[in-house]
Amino acid sequence: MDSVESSNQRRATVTQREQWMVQDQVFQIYDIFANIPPKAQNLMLELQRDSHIEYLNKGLMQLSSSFVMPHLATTYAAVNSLITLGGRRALSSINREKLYAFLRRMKASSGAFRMHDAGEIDVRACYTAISVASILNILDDELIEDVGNYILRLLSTYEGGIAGEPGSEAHGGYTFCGLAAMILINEANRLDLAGLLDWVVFRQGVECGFQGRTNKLVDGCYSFWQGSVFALLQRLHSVNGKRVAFSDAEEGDCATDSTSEGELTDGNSSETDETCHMKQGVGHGEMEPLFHSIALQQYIILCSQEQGGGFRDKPGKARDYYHTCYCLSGLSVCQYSWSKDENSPPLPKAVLGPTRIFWNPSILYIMWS
Ligand SMILES: CC(C)=CCC/C(C)=C/CC/C(C)=C/COP(=O)(O)OP(=O)(O)O
Ligand SMILES: [Zn+2]
Repeated sequence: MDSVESSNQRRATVTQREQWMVQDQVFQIYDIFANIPPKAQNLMLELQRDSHIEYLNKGLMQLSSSFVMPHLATTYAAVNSLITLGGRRALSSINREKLYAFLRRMKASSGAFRMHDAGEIDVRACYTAISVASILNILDDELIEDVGNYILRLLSTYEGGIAGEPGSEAHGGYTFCGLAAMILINEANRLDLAGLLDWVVFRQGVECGFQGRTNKLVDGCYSFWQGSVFALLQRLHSVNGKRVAFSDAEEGDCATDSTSEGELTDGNSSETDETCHMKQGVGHGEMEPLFHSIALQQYIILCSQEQGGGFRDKPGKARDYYHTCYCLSGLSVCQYSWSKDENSPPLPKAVLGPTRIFWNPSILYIMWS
């Protein structure tokens, strides 16, 4: 180890050192995996699955230990990973009683949640708590109480998006959390959905990627945080029909500047005959996405993808697991954005490029957890 590397090691936090250790182990596993015959590979996958379950459970056991601080973000990741791994052993390893007690402890007097004991109170905490409770079927009136009122305070009145805390500016990451939490507690109708839609359509930049907030640069990870807001809004609209008020964007209205399949806008184009031509071409079982999904795929694949594998914020930035996960999740949002039925495979016209590789989000979780 050279001196720069060893001084970096000394300065690293415990979490960083643990992450590097896991990363080393993963790379060793991949090396071994690449060199063994297929039958043995299946056996190894089973063994790997067991060790994942054990690892995630160690994390969840922190909920009752005073040694390492339990945290809502890691709880959310661990629970979702265990559910994605699936099977009796993974699912029965989640202690729902202890988890419920932890969630109740994280609930603040305002009705919102804090990320950890004495930690920050914000909409991420509300979403992760509500989402974990909902997926484990332990969501009750006590957990829900006043969450909707808190989220209503986060609507950035002059913009339309949702902020992390009362009084802050609207941001894509927080907007996803706020909208998703409101849907899970069945209170989405209390939001100004037309205002929200109006805010999010203007977050797709001339580069075709999304920015997280007004006047900031586009970044691949917002392909998911902002892209999924469209997905949620459109699902809400098609499920609830007239119950959800989109006064500014009724079906058939032109909300974005769409072009024909695979064609990029120059960022200055306005509504054209072509746009409305495309609307007329929306067939049965299809819905037109309210953002430019083909252009977003272009940003993800051409700008966020690194030649050597993995994804990044933008050219010039380094790839990392966070951006790889959320760029691929954004790609999945794009590819399913034309399908009315979420269980049907993506329509060919929704997928950019000759290779029809569909990114199913549940497979992504397996790949990146
Ligand atoms: C479930 C869960 C844990 C959700 C997290 C959601 C999320 C991504 C929130 C964004 C946080 C934030 C204010 C980033 C701004 O960073 P920046 O100033 O570096 O970036 P920007 O210039 O793009 O705003
Ligand atoms: Zn990012």
